[in-house]
Amino acid sequence: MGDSRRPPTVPIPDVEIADKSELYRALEASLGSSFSSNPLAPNPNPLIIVISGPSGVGKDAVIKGLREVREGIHFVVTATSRAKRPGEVEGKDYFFVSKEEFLSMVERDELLEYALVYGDYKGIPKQQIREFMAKGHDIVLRVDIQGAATLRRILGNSAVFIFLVAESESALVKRLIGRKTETKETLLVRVATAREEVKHLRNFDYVVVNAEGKLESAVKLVESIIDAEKAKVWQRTAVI
Ligand SMILES: Nc1ncnc2c1ncn2[C@@H]1O[C@H](COP(=O)(O)OP(=O)(O)OP(=O)(O)O)[C@@H](O)[C@H]1O
Repeated sequence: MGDSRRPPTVPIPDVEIADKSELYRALEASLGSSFSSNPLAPNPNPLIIVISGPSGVGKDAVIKGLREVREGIHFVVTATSRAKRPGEVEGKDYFFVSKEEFLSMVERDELLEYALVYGDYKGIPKQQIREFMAKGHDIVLRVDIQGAATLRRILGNSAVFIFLVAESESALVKRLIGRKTETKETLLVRVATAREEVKHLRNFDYVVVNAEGKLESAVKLVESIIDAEKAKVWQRTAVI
């Protein structure tokens, strides 16, 4: 008794003598259907990548580097009630708003997450994320450790969490001093906080060392993480 599911036997020409297209067609005929040119890998989902780490570790520097080497990523512009630092640009570095404006955004539920950081509010506008994910862009969020913990509670495993660290505590302190944006009081708070923050590493998916003079390697590693996430069979699916 023959197997009824099997296609009718079609002679397949000898590989040594048949031309390629003849062989290809014979294989199709033998299998009973033509070969599809559709991609075998499904389109990867847009990713939400959360980049966090202690103050002064180089979050902005890594993000700037990533922006230069990779397309298709939307870097979310955070809203903040803090004063603009010299050189910062409205709508590029942050959306600078008053405390009152910020609180009304909170009331209208327009922020995915927000926090009071060193006396200033910082928050992530939801609309920006929705808009760019709908266009198929990946999303990068830059948050402090407290923000990352809140986002983990909100997004769970639907986002990728990357923790940036310096190669040592001493290197971090030197970098922060070198940036010359801090007063002695804020410097002390930031350094003391950083010491505590390293303990939160376990809440993250990946750790990336941003070593002195090795910014490029840190950016490369973040890119590799994104590439690996894109190749995952079981993709993360974030809904905002
Ligand atoms: N790999 C590196 N090697 C040397 N200097 C670096 C490196 N990465 C960042 N820096 C410098 O360290 C300082 C702090 O970096 P950056 O402002 O990016 O930190 P941050 O994590 O965004 O800080 P904050 O959370 O306080 O805004 C900057 O002056 C930056 O140019």
